[in-house]
Amino acid sequence: MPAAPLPRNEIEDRLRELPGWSLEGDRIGRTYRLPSHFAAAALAMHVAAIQDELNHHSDLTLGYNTVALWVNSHDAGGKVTEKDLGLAARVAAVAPGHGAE
Ligand SMILES: C[C@H](O)[C@H](O)[C@H]1CNC2=NC(N)=NC(=O)C2=N1
Repeated sequence: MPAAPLPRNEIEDRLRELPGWSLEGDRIGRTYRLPSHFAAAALAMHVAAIQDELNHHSDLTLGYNTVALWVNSHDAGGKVTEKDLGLAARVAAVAPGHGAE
């Protein structure tokens, strides 16, 4: 059962709990800065494992020392749902452990 699109004000309220994450159009995301390329790659792999566990996947870009993630729910017509906020919360919980800022 696809999750329902969330109203904009609810998304903005919830993003207050997720420092650095923002709403751009119909997707939420942020860029993390890591101490090294290897640390960025390690975070990207960790995020990949979480995404497969949740069966919910962001557009993830691995840079020199950055990891950028943008996500919405394809099965909700490309809108932001609880699934996107759930993924963001999981990533936000593990990123500091990789030295992310
Ligand atoms: C078949 C598979 O369950 C679906 O394609 C999943 C996979 N990952 C997904 N990721 C995202 N962001 N949105 C989806 O609707 C989605 N659907």
